Amino acid sequence: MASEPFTCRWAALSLSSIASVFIPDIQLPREASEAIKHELVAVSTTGSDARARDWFKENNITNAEAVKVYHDWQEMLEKADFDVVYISTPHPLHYSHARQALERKRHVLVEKPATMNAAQYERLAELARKQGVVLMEAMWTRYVPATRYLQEELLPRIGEVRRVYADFSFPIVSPELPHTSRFLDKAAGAGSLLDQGVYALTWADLGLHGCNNTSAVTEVVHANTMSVPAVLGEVDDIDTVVLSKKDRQSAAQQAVAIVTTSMTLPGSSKPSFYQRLQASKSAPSVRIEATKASVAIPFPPIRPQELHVQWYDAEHLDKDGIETEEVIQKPVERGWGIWYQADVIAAKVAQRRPGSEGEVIGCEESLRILRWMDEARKQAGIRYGVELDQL
Ligand SMILES: NC(=O)C1=CN([C@@H]2O[C@H](COP(=O)(O)OP(=O)(O)OC[C@H]3O[C@@H](n4cnc5c(N)ncnc54)[C@H](OP(=O)(O)O)[C@@H]3O)[C@@H](O)[C@H]2O)C=CC1
Ligand SMILES: O=C1OC[C@@H](O)[C@H](O)[C@H]1O
Repeated sequence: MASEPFTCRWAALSLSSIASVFIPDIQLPREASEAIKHELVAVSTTGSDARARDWFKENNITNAEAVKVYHDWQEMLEKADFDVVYISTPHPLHYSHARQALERKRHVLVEKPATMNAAQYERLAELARKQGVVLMEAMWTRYVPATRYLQEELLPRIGEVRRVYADFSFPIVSPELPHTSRFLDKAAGAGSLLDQGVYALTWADLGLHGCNNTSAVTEVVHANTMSVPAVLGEVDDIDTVVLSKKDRQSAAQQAVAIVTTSMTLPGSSKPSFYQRLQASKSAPSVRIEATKASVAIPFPPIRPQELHVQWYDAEHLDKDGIETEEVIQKPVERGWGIWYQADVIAAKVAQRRPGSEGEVIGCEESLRILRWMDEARKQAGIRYGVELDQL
Protein backbone atom coordinates (compact mmCIF):
# COMPACT_ATOMS: atom_id res chain seq x y z
CA MET A 1 0.00 0.00 0.00
CA ALA A 2 1.42 3.38 -1.04
CA SER A 3 2.37 5.60 2.00
CA GLU A 4 0.19 8.59 0.95
CA PRO A 5 -3.63 8.12 0.89
CA PHE A 6 -4.93 6.71 -2.40
CA THR A 7 -8.10 8.24 -3.81
CA CYS A 8 -9.72 5.65 -6.09
CA ARG A 9 -11.59 7.35 -8.93
CA TRP A 10 -14.70 5.40 -9.98
CA ALA A 11 -16.72 5.22 -13.18
CA ALA A 12 -20.22 3.72 -12.84
CA LEU A 13 -21.48 1.79 -15.86
CA SER A 14 -25.20 2.38 -15.37
CA LEU A 15 -27.21 4.24 -12.77
CA SER A 16 -28.75 1.03 -11.44
CA SER A 17 -30.60 0.46 -8.18
CA ILE A 18 -27.51 -1.11 -6.65
CA ALA A 19 -25.31 1.74 -7.91
CA SER A 20 -27.52 4.01 -5.78
CA VAL A 21 -26.39 1.93 -2.79
CA PHE A 22 -22.75 1.37 -3.78
CA ILE A 23 -21.76 4.92 -4.75
CA PRO A 24 -23.18 6.67 -1.64
CA ASP A 25 -21.60 3.92 0.50
CA ILE A 26 -18.10 4.48 -0.89
CA GLN A 27 -18.52 8.24 -0.55
CA LEU A 28 -19.38 8.15 3.16
CA PRO A 29 -17.11 10.52 5.16
CA ARG A 30 -13.77 9.02 6.20
CA GLU A 31 -11.04 10.01 8.66
CA ALA A 32 -8.30 12.08 7.04
CA SER A 33 -5.83 9.40 8.16
CA GLU A 34 -7.53 6.60 6.21
CA ALA A 35 -5.30 5.10 3.53
CA ILE A 36 -8.05 4.81 0.92
CA LYS A 37 -10.68 7.25 -0.28
CA HIS A 38 -13.14 7.02 -3.16
CA GLU A 39 -14.71 9.48 -5.56
CA LEU A 40 -17.10 9.16 -8.48
CA VAL A 41 -15.71 10.84 -11.59
CA ALA A 42 -17.83 9.46 -14.45
CA VAL A 43 -21.09 7.63 -15.16
CA SER A 44 -22.65 6.15 -18.29
CA THR A 45 -26.41 5.90 -18.55
CA THR A 46 -29.00 5.17 -21.21
CA GLY A 47 -31.03 7.91 -19.51
CA SER A 48 -30.88 11.67 -20.09
CA ASP A 49 -28.52 14.23 -18.56
CA ALA A 50 -31.47 15.44 -16.49
CA ARG A 51 -32.04 11.93 -15.17
CA ALA A 52 -28.37 11.66 -14.27
CA ARG A 53 -28.45 15.01 -12.43
CA ASP A 54 -31.61 13.92 -10.59
CA TRP A 55 -29.87 10.66 -9.67
CA PHE A 56 -26.90 12.59 -8.28
CA LYS A 57 -29.25 14.72 -6.18
CA GLU A 58 -31.40 11.79 -4.97
CA ASN A 59 -28.25 9.95 -3.87
CA ASN A 60 -26.42 12.95 -2.40
CA ILE A 61 -23.46 12.33 -4.69
CA THR A 62 -20.53 14.49 -3.51
CA ASN A 63 -18.88 16.83 -6.03
CA ALA A 64 -21.67 15.91 -8.52
CA GLU A 65 -20.99 18.91 -10.73
CA ALA A 66 -17.57 17.44 -11.55
CA VAL A 67 -18.92 13.99 -12.52
CA LYS A 68 -18.80 13.49 -16.28
CA VAL A 69 -21.97 11.97 -17.74
CA TYR A 70 -21.66 9.70 -20.80
CA HIS A 71 -24.54 8.26 -22.85
CA ASP A 72 -22.29 5.74 -24.52
CA TRP A 73 -20.69 3.31 -22.06
CA GLN A 74 -18.04 2.37 -24.63
CA GLU A 75 -17.03 6.02 -24.98
CA MET A 76 -16.72 6.25 -21.19
CA LEU A 77 -14.52 3.14 -21.09
CA GLU A 78 -12.41 4.60 -23.90
CA LYS A 79 -12.08 8.22 -22.86
CA ALA A 80 -12.91 8.82 -19.21
CA ASP A 81 -10.08 9.30 -16.69
CA PHE A 82 -10.82 6.84 -13.86
CA ASP A 83 -9.19 4.00 -11.91
CA VAL A 84 -11.96 1.36 -11.63
CA VAL A 85 -15.25 0.85 -13.46
CA TYR A 86 -18.20 -0.53 -11.45
CA ILE A 87 -20.44 -2.58 -13.75
CA SER A 88 -23.99 -3.04 -12.44
CA THR A 89 -26.06 -3.75 -15.55
CA PRO A 90 -28.29 -6.84 -15.69
CA HIS A 91 -26.31 -10.09 -15.45
CA PRO A 92 -26.45 -11.04 -19.17
CA LEU A 93 -24.54 -7.82 -19.97
CA HIS A 94 -21.77 -8.33 -17.43
CA TYR A 95 -19.62 -10.44 -19.76
CA SER A 96 -19.63 -8.03 -22.71
CA HIS A 97 -19.29 -4.91 -20.55
CA ALA A 98 -16.45 -6.37 -18.48
CA ARG A 99 -14.70 -7.81 -21.52
CA GLN A 100 -14.69 -4.45 -23.31
CA ALA A 101 -13.42 -2.72 -20.14
CA LEU A 102 -10.59 -5.26 -19.76
CA GLU A 103 -9.72 -4.95 -23.46
CA ARG A 104 -9.17 -1.23 -22.73
CA LYS A 105 -6.92 -2.15 -19.79
CA ARG A 106 -9.44 -0.96 -17.23
CA HIS A 107 -9.70 -2.33 -13.68
CA VAL A 108 -13.16 -3.87 -13.19
CA LEU A 109 -15.54 -4.48 -10.29
CA VAL A 110 -18.45 -6.43 -11.84
CA GLU A 111 -21.69 -7.13 -9.98
CA LYS A 112 -22.76 -10.62 -8.99
CA PRO A 113 -23.21 -13.01 -10.59
CA ALA A 114 -20.02 -12.01 -12.37
CA THR A 115 -21.19 -13.70 -15.56
CA MET A 116 -23.95 -16.06 -16.71
CA ASN A 117 -21.64 -19.08 -16.57
CA ALA A 118 -18.13 -20.20 -15.62
CA ALA A 119 -16.76 -20.21 -19.18
CA GLN A 120 -17.44 -16.49 -19.55
CA TYR A 121 -15.61 -15.70 -16.29
CA GLU A 122 -12.69 -17.95 -17.22
CA ARG A 123 -12.37 -15.85 -20.38
CA LEU A 124 -12.51 -12.60 -18.40
CA ALA A 125 -9.95 -13.84 -15.86
CA GLU A 126 -7.52 -14.82 -18.64
CA LEU A 127 -7.97 -11.40 -20.26
CA ALA A 128 -7.44 -9.50 -16.98
CA ARG A 129 -4.17 -11.35 -16.35
CA LYS A 130 -2.99 -10.72 -19.92
CA GLN A 131 -3.92 -7.04 -19.77
CA GLY A 132 -2.24 -6.53 -16.37
CA VAL A 133 -5.38 -5.24 -14.65
CA VAL A 134 -7.49 -6.15 -11.60
CA LEU A 135 -10.86 -7.93 -11.95
CA MET A 136 -13.21 -8.73 -9.05
CA GLU A 137 -16.75 -9.98 -8.64
CA ALA A 138 -18.77 -7.67 -6.35
CA MET A 139 -19.69 -10.43 -3.89
CA TRP A 140 -19.48 -7.82 -1.14
CA THR A 141 -20.70 -10.25 1.57
CA ARG A 142 -17.23 -11.84 1.58
CA TYR A 143 -15.57 -8.62 2.69
CA VAL A 144 -17.68 -7.44 5.67
CA PRO A 145 -16.26 -7.86 9.21
CA ALA A 146 -18.48 -10.81 10.24
CA THR A 147 -17.46 -12.87 7.23
CA ARG A 148 -13.81 -11.98 7.66
CA TYR A 149 -14.02 -13.01 11.35
CA LEU A 150 -15.64 -16.33 10.42
CA GLN A 151 -12.87 -17.13 7.96
CA GLU A 152 -9.90 -15.87 9.95
CA GLU A 153 -10.90 -16.63 13.57
CA LEU A 154 -13.68 -19.21 13.69
CA LEU A 155 -13.25 -21.74 10.88
CA PRO A 156 -9.70 -22.60 12.06
CA ARG A 157 -11.10 -23.35 15.59
CA ILE A 158 -14.41 -25.20 15.08
CA GLY A 159 -13.01 -28.50 13.83
CA GLU A 160 -13.91 -30.25 10.58
CA VAL A 161 -17.00 -28.86 8.86
CA ARG A 162 -19.39 -31.75 8.15
CA ARG A 163 -22.65 -30.07 7.07
CA VAL A 164 -23.75 -26.63 5.89
CA TYR A 165 -27.27 -25.29 5.49
CA ALA A 166 -27.38 -22.03 3.54
CA ASP A 167 -30.47 -20.14 2.43
CA PHE A 168 -31.08 -16.75 0.91
CA SER A 169 -34.79 -16.37 0.28
CA PHE A 170 -36.24 -12.89 -0.09
CA PRO A 171 -39.66 -12.10 -1.66
CA ILE A 172 -38.35 -9.62 -4.21
CA VAL A 173 -41.07 -11.02 -6.52
CA SER A 174 -44.62 -10.08 -5.55
CA PRO A 175 -47.82 -10.81 -7.54
CA GLU A 176 -47.91 -7.11 -8.52
CA LEU A 177 -44.38 -7.07 -9.97
CA PRO A 178 -44.56 -6.27 -13.72
CA HIS A 179 -43.34 -9.16 -15.87
CA THR A 180 -40.97 -6.69 -17.55
CA SER A 181 -39.01 -6.44 -14.30
CA ARG A 182 -35.48 -7.86 -14.47
CA PHE A 183 -36.58 -10.30 -11.75
CA LEU A 184 -39.13 -11.88 -14.14
CA ASP A 185 -37.64 -11.21 -17.59
CA LYS A 186 -35.50 -14.17 -18.68
CA ALA A 187 -33.74 -11.93 -21.23
CA ALA A 188 -32.49 -9.90 -18.23
CA GLY A 189 -31.25 -13.07 -16.53
CA ALA A 190 -34.24 -13.49 -14.21
CA GLY A 191 -34.09 -16.41 -11.83
CA SER A 192 -33.45 -17.02 -8.16
CA LEU A 193 -30.36 -19.19 -8.52
CA LEU A 194 -28.24 -16.58 -10.30
CA ASP A 195 -29.67 -13.59 -8.48
CA GLN A 196 -29.99 -14.73 -4.86
CA GLY A 197 -28.78 -18.33 -4.82
CA VAL A 198 -25.30 -17.02 -5.54
CA TYR A 199 -25.21 -15.66 -1.95
CA ALA A 200 -26.33 -18.95 -0.39
CA LEU A 201 -23.76 -20.79 -2.50
CA THR A 202 -21.14 -18.31 -1.31
CA TRP A 203 -21.94 -19.33 2.29
CA ALA A 204 -21.68 -22.98 1.29
CA ASP A 205 -18.30 -22.17 -0.22
CA LEU A 206 -17.20 -20.32 2.92
CA GLY A 207 -18.25 -23.27 5.09
CA LEU A 208 -16.76 -25.98 2.91
CA HIS A 209 -13.68 -24.20 1.55
CA GLY A 210 -13.25 -21.16 3.79
CA CYS A 211 -10.11 -22.66 5.30
CA ASN A 212 -8.59 -22.99 1.84
CA ASN A 213 -8.68 -26.77 1.99
CA THR A 214 -7.31 -27.77 -1.39
CA SER A 215 -7.29 -31.53 -0.77
CA ALA A 216 -11.01 -31.76 -1.50
CA VAL A 217 -13.38 -31.08 -4.35
CA THR A 218 -17.05 -30.18 -4.08
CA GLU A 219 -19.65 -31.11 -6.67
CA VAL A 220 -23.39 -30.65 -7.18
CA VAL A 221 -25.10 -34.01 -6.54
CA HIS A 222 -28.69 -32.79 -6.71
CA ALA A 223 -30.57 -29.74 -7.98
CA ASN A 224 -34.28 -29.05 -8.13
CA THR A 225 -36.34 -26.01 -9.05
CA MET A 226 -39.92 -24.74 -8.96
CA SER A 227 -40.78 -21.79 -11.20
CA VAL A 228 -42.52 -18.56 -10.33
CA PRO A 229 -46.23 -19.37 -10.83
CA ALA A 230 -48.06 -17.83 -13.81
CA VAL A 231 -44.97 -16.27 -15.35
CA LEU A 232 -43.79 -16.96 -18.89
CA GLY A 233 -40.43 -18.57 -19.51
CA GLU A 234 -40.01 -20.81 -16.45
CA VAL A 235 -38.30 -18.30 -14.16
CA ASP A 236 -36.68 -20.42 -11.46
CA ASP A 237 -37.83 -19.51 -7.95
CA ILE A 238 -37.69 -22.14 -5.19
CA ASP A 239 -34.35 -23.81 -5.85
CA THR A 240 -32.60 -26.55 -3.89
CA VAL A 241 -28.98 -27.55 -4.52
CA VAL A 242 -27.09 -30.30 -2.66
CA LEU A 243 -23.29 -30.18 -2.71
CA SER A 244 -20.97 -33.04 -1.75
CA LYS A 245 -17.37 -32.38 -0.68
CA LYS A 246 -15.00 -35.30 -1.30
CA ASP A 247 -11.33 -36.03 -0.75
CA ARG A 248 -9.54 -35.67 -4.11
CA GLN A 249 -7.52 -38.87 -3.64
CA SER A 250 -9.87 -41.31 -1.92
CA ALA A 251 -13.19 -39.73 -3.05
CA ALA A 252 -14.37 -40.28 0.54
CA GLN A 253 -17.18 -37.81 1.30
CA GLN A 254 -16.13 -35.25 3.89
CA ALA A 255 -19.12 -32.90 4.04
CA VAL A 256 -22.47 -31.99 2.53
CA ALA A 257 -24.21 -28.66 1.92
CA ILE A 258 -27.93 -28.06 1.44
CA VAL A 259 -28.43 -24.75 -0.36
CA THR A 260 -31.81 -23.09 -0.95
CA THR A 261 -33.11 -19.86 -2.40
CA SER A 262 -36.39 -18.26 -3.43
CA MET A 263 -37.62 -14.93 -4.81
CA THR A 264 -41.17 -15.42 -3.46
CA LEU A 265 -40.69 -16.99 -0.01
CA PRO A 266 -41.18 -16.00 2.81
CA GLY A 267 -43.37 -13.05 3.62
CA SER A 268 -44.49 -9.96 1.76
CA SER A 269 -42.35 -7.58 -0.21
CA LYS A 270 -44.48 -4.58 0.72
CA PRO A 271 -42.21 -2.46 2.95
CA SER A 272 -39.09 -0.94 1.48
CA PHE A 273 -36.48 -3.33 0.19
CA TYR A 274 -33.74 -2.32 2.57
CA GLN A 275 -36.03 -2.15 5.60
CA ARG A 276 -37.25 -5.67 4.85
CA LEU A 277 -33.75 -6.92 4.32
CA GLN A 278 -32.99 -5.86 7.88
CA ALA A 279 -36.10 -7.43 9.42
CA SER A 280 -35.01 -10.28 11.68
CA LYS A 281 -36.35 -13.77 11.04
CA SER A 282 -36.77 -16.68 13.45
CA ALA A 283 -34.54 -19.28 11.78
CA PRO A 284 -30.90 -18.54 10.90
CA SER A 285 -30.09 -18.27 7.20
CA VAL A 286 -26.85 -20.21 7.50
CA ARG A 287 -25.64 -23.01 9.78
CA ILE A 288 -22.07 -24.30 9.49
CA GLU A 289 -21.85 -27.51 11.54
CA ALA A 290 -18.40 -28.82 12.48
CA THR A 291 -16.95 -31.33 14.89
CA LYS A 292 -16.22 -28.79 17.68
CA ALA A 293 -18.91 -26.16 17.16
CA SER A 294 -21.63 -24.89 14.87
CA VAL A 295 -21.94 -21.34 13.61
CA ALA A 296 -25.33 -19.79 12.79
CA ILE A 297 -25.75 -16.60 10.75
CA PRO A 298 -29.05 -14.70 11.10
CA PHE A 299 -30.96 -13.22 8.14
CA PRO A 300 -30.03 -11.41 5.92
CA PRO A 301 -27.09 -13.58 4.85
CA ILE A 302 -26.05 -10.96 2.31
CA ARG A 303 -25.13 -8.59 5.19
CA PRO A 304 -24.07 -10.65 8.23
CA GLN A 305 -23.34 -8.68 11.42
CA GLU A 306 -23.37 -11.36 14.12
CA LEU A 307 -22.32 -14.97 14.50
CA HIS A 308 -23.97 -17.40 16.95
CA VAL A 309 -21.41 -20.01 17.92
CA GLN A 310 -22.52 -23.11 19.78
CA TRP A 311 -19.46 -24.84 21.20
CA TYR A 312 -19.69 -28.50 22.07
CA ASP A 313 -16.12 -29.61 22.55
CA ALA A 314 -15.10 -30.53 26.11
CA GLU A 315 -13.31 -27.26 26.93
CA HIS A 316 -16.46 -25.22 26.21
CA LEU A 317 -19.06 -27.24 28.17
CA ASP A 318 -20.48 -25.52 31.28
CA LYS A 319 -20.27 -26.94 34.83
CA ASP A 320 -23.23 -29.25 34.10
CA GLY A 321 -21.63 -30.43 30.86
CA ILE A 322 -24.09 -28.41 28.76
CA GLU A 323 -23.06 -26.79 25.48
CA THR A 324 -22.43 -23.03 25.65
CA GLU A 325 -23.40 -20.44 23.05
CA GLU A 326 -21.39 -17.36 22.18
CA VAL A 327 -22.92 -14.43 20.23
CA ILE A 328 -20.22 -12.47 18.43
CA GLN A 329 -21.17 -9.04 17.13
CA LYS A 330 -19.28 -7.81 14.05
CA PRO A 331 -21.32 -4.86 12.76
CA VAL A 332 -20.46 -3.02 9.55
CA GLU A 333 -18.70 0.20 10.59
CA ARG A 334 -20.76 2.56 8.42
CA GLY A 335 -23.46 2.63 5.78
CA TRP A 336 -24.66 -0.55 4.06
CA GLY A 337 -21.19 -2.11 4.10
CA ILE A 338 -20.94 -2.60 0.35
CA TRP A 339 -17.90 -0.28 0.50
CA TYR A 340 -15.56 -2.88 2.06
CA GLN A 341 -15.11 -4.56 -1.33
CA ALA A 342 -14.25 -1.18 -2.87
CA ASP A 343 -11.36 -0.78 -0.41
CA VAL A 344 -10.11 -4.27 -1.32
CA ILE A 345 -9.92 -3.61 -5.05
CA ALA A 346 -8.66 -0.03 -4.56
CA ALA A 347 -5.74 -1.29 -2.45
CA LYS A 348 -4.80 -3.77 -5.17
CA VAL A 349 -5.04 -1.09 -7.85
CA ALA A 350 -2.87 1.28 -5.77
CA GLN A 351 -0.18 -1.40 -5.44
CA ARG A 352 -0.06 -2.20 -9.14
CA ARG A 353 3.38 -2.27 -10.73
CA PRO A 354 3.27 -1.23 -14.40
CA GLY A 355 3.81 -4.21 -16.70
CA SER A 356 3.02 -6.80 -14.03
CA GLU A 357 0.55 -9.60 -14.72
CA GLY A 358 -3.05 -8.80 -13.88
CA GLU A 359 -4.90 -10.15 -10.84
CA VAL A 360 -8.40 -11.58 -10.30
CA ILE A 361 -9.41 -11.12 -6.64
CA GLY A 362 -11.33 -14.18 -5.39
CA CYS A 363 -11.09 -15.86 -8.79
CA GLU A 364 -11.04 -19.43 -7.47
CA GLU A 365 -14.09 -18.80 -5.30
CA SER A 366 -16.07 -17.02 -8.05
CA LEU A 367 -15.30 -19.78 -10.54
CA ARG A 368 -16.15 -22.56 -8.05
CA ILE A 369 -19.59 -21.05 -7.52
CA LEU A 370 -20.20 -20.31 -11.19
CA ARG A 371 -19.35 -23.96 -11.98
CA TRP A 372 -21.79 -25.13 -9.27
CA MET A 373 -24.48 -22.90 -10.79
CA ASP A 374 -23.74 -24.28 -14.28
CA GLU A 375 -24.21 -27.84 -13.00
CA ALA A 376 -27.25 -26.96 -10.90
CA ARG A 377 -28.87 -25.31 -13.92
CA LYS A 378 -28.14 -28.44 -16.00
CA GLN A 379 -29.57 -30.85 -13.39
CA ALA A 380 -32.60 -28.70 -12.61
CA GLY A 381 -33.29 -27.69 -16.22
CA ILE A 382 -32.84 -23.93 -15.70
CA ARG A 383 -32.26 -22.49 -19.16
CA TYR A 384 -31.74 -19.04 -20.68
CA GLY A 385 -31.59 -18.00 -24.33
CA VAL A 386 -28.45 -19.47 -25.91
CA GLU A 387 -27.17 -15.97 -26.60
CA LEU A 388 -27.01 -15.23 -22.86
CA ASP A 389 -24.64 -18.13 -22.31
CA GLN A 390 -22.36 -17.58 -25.28
CA LEU A 391 -18.75 -16.36 -25.19
N1 LIG B 1 -24.63 -6.68 -4.62
C1 LIG B 1 -25.89 -6.43 -4.33
O1 LIG B 1 -26.29 -6.26 -3.17
C2 LIG B 1 -26.84 -6.34 -5.45
C3 LIG B 1 -26.42 -6.65 -6.71
N2 LIG B 1 -27.26 -6.54 -7.77
C4 LIG B 1 -26.75 -6.92 -9.09
O2 LIG B 1 -26.56 -5.73 -9.85
C5 LIG B 1 -27.02 -5.87 -11.19
C6 LIG B 1 -28.08 -4.82 -11.44
O3 LIG B 1 -29.15 -5.04 -10.57
P1 LIG B 1 -30.16 -3.81 -10.23
O4 LIG B 1 -29.40 -2.69 -9.71
O5 LIG B 1 -31.28 -4.36 -9.42
O6 LIG B 1 -30.68 -3.51 -11.71
P2 LIG B 1 -31.53 -2.27 -12.25
O7 LIG B 1 -32.51 -2.87 -13.19
O8 LIG B 1 -31.98 -1.40 -11.15
O9 LIG B 1 -30.44 -1.44 -13.09
C7 LIG B 1 -29.81 -2.01 -14.20
C8 LIG B 1 -29.32 -0.85 -15.03
O10 LIG B 1 -28.58 -1.34 -16.12
C9 LIG B 1 -28.67 -0.40 -17.19
N3 LIG B 1 -28.98 -1.13 -18.42
C10 LIG B 1 -30.03 -1.94 -18.62
N4 LIG B 1 -29.97 -2.41 -19.89
C11 LIG B 1 -28.85 -1.88 -20.46
C12 LIG B 1 -28.23 -1.98 -21.72
N5 LIG B 1 -28.74 -2.76 -22.67
N6 LIG B 1 -27.07 -1.31 -21.94
C13 LIG B 1 -26.54 -0.54 -20.99
N7 LIG B 1 -27.09 -0.40 -19.76
C14 LIG B 1 -28.23 -1.05 -19.51
C15 LIG B 1 -29.73 0.62 -16.83
O11 LIG B 1 -29.03 1.74 -16.35
P3 LIG B 1 -29.32 3.22 -16.93
O12 LIG B 1 -30.79 3.42 -16.71
O13 LIG B 1 -28.45 4.11 -16.16
O14 LIG B 1 -28.96 3.15 -18.38
C16 LIG B 1 -30.45 -0.04 -15.66
O15 LIG B 1 -30.93 0.94 -14.76
C17 LIG B 1 -27.52 -7.31 -11.31
O16 LIG B 1 -26.53 -8.10 -11.93
C18 LIG B 1 -27.73 -7.75 -9.86
O17 LIG B 1 -27.42 -9.13 -9.67
C19 LIG B 1 -28.54 -6.08 -7.61
C20 LIG B 1 -29.02 -5.76 -6.35
C21 LIG B 1 -28.22 -5.91 -5.18
O1 LIG C 1 -28.10 -9.08 -5.01
C1 LIG C 1 -29.20 -9.01 -4.54
O2 LIG C 1 -29.38 -8.68 -3.21
C2 LIG C 1 -30.65 -8.55 -2.60
C3 LIG C 1 -31.66 -9.30 -3.44
O3 LIG C 1 -32.93 -9.37 -3.01
C4 LIG C 1 -31.56 -8.70 -4.82
O4 LIG C 1 -32.65 -8.93 -5.57
C5 LIG C 1 -30.36 -9.36 -5.40
O5 LIG C 1 -30.15 -9.00 -6.74
